[in-house]
Amino acid sequence: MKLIVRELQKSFQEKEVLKGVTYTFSSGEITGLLGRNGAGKTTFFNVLYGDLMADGGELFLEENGVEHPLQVEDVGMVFSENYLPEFLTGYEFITFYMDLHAQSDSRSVDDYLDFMEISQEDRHRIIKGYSDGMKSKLSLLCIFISKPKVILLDEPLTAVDVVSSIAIKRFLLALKDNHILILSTHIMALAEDLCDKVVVLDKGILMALDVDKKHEQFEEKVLEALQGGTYET
Ligand SMILES: Nc1ncnc2c1ncn2[C@@H]1O[C@H](COP(=O)(O)OP(=O)(O)OP(=O)(O)O)[C@@H](O)[C@H]1O
Repeated sequence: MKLIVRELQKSFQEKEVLKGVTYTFSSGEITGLLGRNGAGKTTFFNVLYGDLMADGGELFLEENGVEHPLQVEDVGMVFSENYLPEFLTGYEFITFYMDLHAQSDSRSVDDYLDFMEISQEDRHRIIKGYSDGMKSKLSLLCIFISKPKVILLDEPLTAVDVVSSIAIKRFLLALKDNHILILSTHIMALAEDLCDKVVVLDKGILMALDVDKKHEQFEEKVLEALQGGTYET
C-alpha cells in the first residue's frame, strides 16, 4: 500500500507553508517526519487528515496496484494536543469508541486499557483529571482500535512514560506491515530508533534523507537538512 502525495500546496494568507510537497509513503516502513518549529508538519498532517483543505495538489492511496483518491476514513491521527471528551471516564470513552469502530473485536475494553497500562482505578475516573501522558495513551488506543490505513502520529510519545512507550513502540512496529505510519517528532533518538526512513520538511518542501539511520553521519545529515532556516510561528 502506498500514500502518494503530489504537489501539495497550502498557504495561510500570504504565508506559503507547503509549496508543492511530493512524496510516496509506503506500508512496511515507519517514516519519521522532522522539521523545525513552524516548518509546517502539523499543517501537512491536517491536510492529510482532511481537517484543512489544500490549495492545490493530489492525494492518492494505492492498493494492489490501483490508485484511488484518499478518503477521510482512510486516515487516523494522534494529535500532540489531545481532543477527548473530558466529562467521560476513560472506560466510558473506549466503550463508546469501540461501539463505533470495532463492534466485532474479540478484545474487550478492559483488554485495551490493560494493554495501555491505564490502571483499574484511573479507567473509571473522568478524563478531565488525567495527566497528559494518560490522555496520549487514550488517543493512541483509538488508533489501535480503529486501525485506519494511514496513521499520523504528531509527537505521540512525548508525554508517555518509558515503560508505556516501549509497549507503544512494539505496537507500532506490529502495525507497520499493513499500515502507512508517519511519525512527526522533534526527538532525533526516536526517529533513529523507531523509523525506517526519515523525511525533512524545510521551506515548504519535503525531502527524503538519503543516509541510513545507522550511519554514523545520520545526526549530522539531519542537522544539515534542518539548518534551512528558522520560521515565524
Ligand atoms: N490556521 C492557521 N492560520 C494561520 N497560520 C497558521 C495556521 N496554522 C498554522 N499556521 C502557520 O503555519 C506555519 C506552520 O505551522 P505548523 O504548526 O504546521 O508547524 P509545525 O512544523 O507543526 O511546528 P511545530 O514543530 O512548532 O509544532 C506557522 O508559521 C504557523 O504560524
